[in-house]
Amino acid sequence: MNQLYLVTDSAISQQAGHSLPFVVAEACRAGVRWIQLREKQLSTRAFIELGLELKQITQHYGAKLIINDRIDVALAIDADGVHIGQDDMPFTMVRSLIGPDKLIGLSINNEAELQATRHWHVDYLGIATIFPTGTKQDTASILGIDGLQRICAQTRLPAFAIGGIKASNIQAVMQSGVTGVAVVSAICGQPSPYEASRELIHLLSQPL
Ligand SMILES: Cc1ncc(COP(=O)(O)OP(=O)(O)O)c(N)n1
Ligand SMILES: Cc1ncsc1CCOP(=O)(O)O
Ligand SMILES: [Mg+2]
Repeated sequence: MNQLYLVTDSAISQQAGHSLPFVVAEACRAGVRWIQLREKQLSTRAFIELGLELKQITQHYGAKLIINDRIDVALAIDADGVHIGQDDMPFTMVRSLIGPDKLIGLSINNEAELQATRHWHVDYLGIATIFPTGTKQDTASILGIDGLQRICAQTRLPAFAIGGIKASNIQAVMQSGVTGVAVVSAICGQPSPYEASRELIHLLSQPL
């Protein structure tokens, strides 16, 4: 399975003329198998409704649906898992609420945060922020390829790099030893989310 991970953004999708379900369906049709529903402004009711709509799409394609931040929403729609960061609910609380079988992705921004994960049952890491990005305002400092390499060398957990990743830099990112890459604007913000996803998957399939 290719290791391209789509993190969604309704506003960026709309600016490019797409609804979010369209973006997710096109990405899945192109072969993306990790989808994260990330919404910062939606009401709980709208979040659940959108989550259920996306779940139908992801199930159709055999893709995973991960919910950003909201453990309650993930439980309510029986998603495949949740993604949390350093300012979200503490990891051990999330694990006890969501149970041993659901996936938990954890963002780390530096080596100290990686060390803290040692005794936890983390399913994958999101390593942020690799390059400057306009998509998220409250990012931690930029790791660059060097910082990413240092973190990858210290963990055997599956890890997705995120932040400013696009076709022109995806291969340099993969050479850092990361398992996969997560993108927002490189799919949501493109004229054709299908073609953009195909191109990224093609680049991921090339020898390093
Ligand atoms: C795959 C992936 N990696 C990192 C993040 C960032 O999570 P977090 O630090 O909690 O920030 P927000 O996304 O909640 O703004 C992510 N969402 N996905
Ligand atoms: C959610 C998130 N976490 C760290 S950077 C980021 C946004 C990445 O967006 P883009 O792929 O458009 O740079
Ligand atoms: Mg978060």
